Amino acid sequence: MTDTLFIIEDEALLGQELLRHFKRENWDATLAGTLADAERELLASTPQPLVVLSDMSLPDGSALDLLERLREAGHRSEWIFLTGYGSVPDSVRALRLGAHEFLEKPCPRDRLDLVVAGAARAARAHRRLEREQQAGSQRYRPEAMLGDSPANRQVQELLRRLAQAPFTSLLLAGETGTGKGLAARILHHTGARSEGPFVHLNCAALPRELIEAELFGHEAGAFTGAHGRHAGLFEQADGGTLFLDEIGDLDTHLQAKLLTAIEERSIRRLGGAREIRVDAQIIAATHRDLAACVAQGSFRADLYHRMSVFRIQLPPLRERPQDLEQLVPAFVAEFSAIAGKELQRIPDDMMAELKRYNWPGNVRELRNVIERSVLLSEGPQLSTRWLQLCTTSPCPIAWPGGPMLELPLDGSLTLDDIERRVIEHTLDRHDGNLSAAARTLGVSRETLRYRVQKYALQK
Ligand SMILES: Nc1ncnc2c1ncn2[C@@H]1O[C@H](COP(=O)(O)OP(=O)(O)OP(=O)(O)O)[C@@H](O)[C@H]1O
Repeated sequence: MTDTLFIIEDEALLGQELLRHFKRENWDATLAGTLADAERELLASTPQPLVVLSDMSLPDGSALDLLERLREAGHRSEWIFLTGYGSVPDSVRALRLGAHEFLEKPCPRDRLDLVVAGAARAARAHRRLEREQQAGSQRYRPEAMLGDSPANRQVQELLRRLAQAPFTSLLLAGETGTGKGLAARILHHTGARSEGPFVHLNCAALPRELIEAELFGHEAGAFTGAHGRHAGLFEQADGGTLFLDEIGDLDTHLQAKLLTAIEERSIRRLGGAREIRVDAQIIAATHRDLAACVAQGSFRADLYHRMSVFRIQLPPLRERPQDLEQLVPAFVAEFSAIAGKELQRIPDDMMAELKRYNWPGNVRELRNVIERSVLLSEGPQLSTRWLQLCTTSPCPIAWPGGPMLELPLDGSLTLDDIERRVIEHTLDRHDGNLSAAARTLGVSRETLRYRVQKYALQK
């Protein structure tokens, strides 16, 4: 699609010259000679032009007044002002109204082309962000948390209420796959900060030093490898939400820094001397029992109390089998559409089997099971054959070319416990050789070393 440019210029010769030039450059360009014409045409144009290039003073008034009225009417085009006698107060007002640039006449053509191209890029980026935000707010409503059980309806109600509360920090607790990530997005997209960014960090995925630099940013030369300055995730989330997943895995030194950042609403980059104010709401999630972590000394009590002022506990799926009646058809419809199939009938015996199962991986596991069943089923009805639910306990995990590792999947082990045991067995099998164990597990030596430290497996 050709990009649209709207020119407002009362000097007829200059106006025609600009129009011809930008049409030659492949712009879909339009010219108006007065503010009244420009206002009428701009208000009627859909979509709005990407860029407006306007003279400042026209015979029927100041283009700044027009820009102000259009902004109030929701116009988002990028504006560039061209003026013969721009004054400082004008340029200040233009920038305050969100104008892209303020150029003095005569402006060399190549400079003008560069500025117009920059404004078009900025306009496209804004529009993409707006589209994503709109899609997010349609997709992430509290009703997206499917399920008709009293427990799930209570979660939906809490999400609805808390999204309207101006909280600075909130804790989402629940086993893996219960929907903590989904709940965080719902809180963001239905809350007052939905126009701001949603920034996500998984605290279990990175080593401590990297997390610190990621969260707080750094100045050039703050540590070996810190070549330039870097705005951390706190700064990137300014005006929006910072979602800290697996906060229970955050090291205690960083827990203290996080608490200070939440309480003082400011951070200091690594190697920086300046306090930077940040206005972001923090949503943290954990599958751990944080109160027990406080008792064991691995989680700071002060951060725990701060985070738990607002708290949502997501119940495990096995405690709300009624929710399967909404979840299963929704996932069947989703994966059927992706696979181009028309599966509708969910046999009663299949639903009964799904309700009997205890879902250690919760809704994520259900999604995966339904995806497999949809992809492998033939005909209009789903087949129980492909459910392959592991109803024996313990559940055997195939050991490549060797004995089996047996793990109870009855809810007594968390995902971390399972990971710990798998790593422990693999290390034993390789007589403690880290490189060999990393090869067997298909991860880098660094990743395995980090996990070994995390689970204190080093002898
Ligand atoms: N009630 C629900 N309705 C619809 N989809 C759900 C629901 N709960 C979870 N899901 C979906 O299940 C998947 C897993 O959920 P999510 O990632 O939010 O879980 P989680 O609790 O954050 O897991 P983890 O602790 O492992 O990060 C996602 O695709 C999510 O959209």
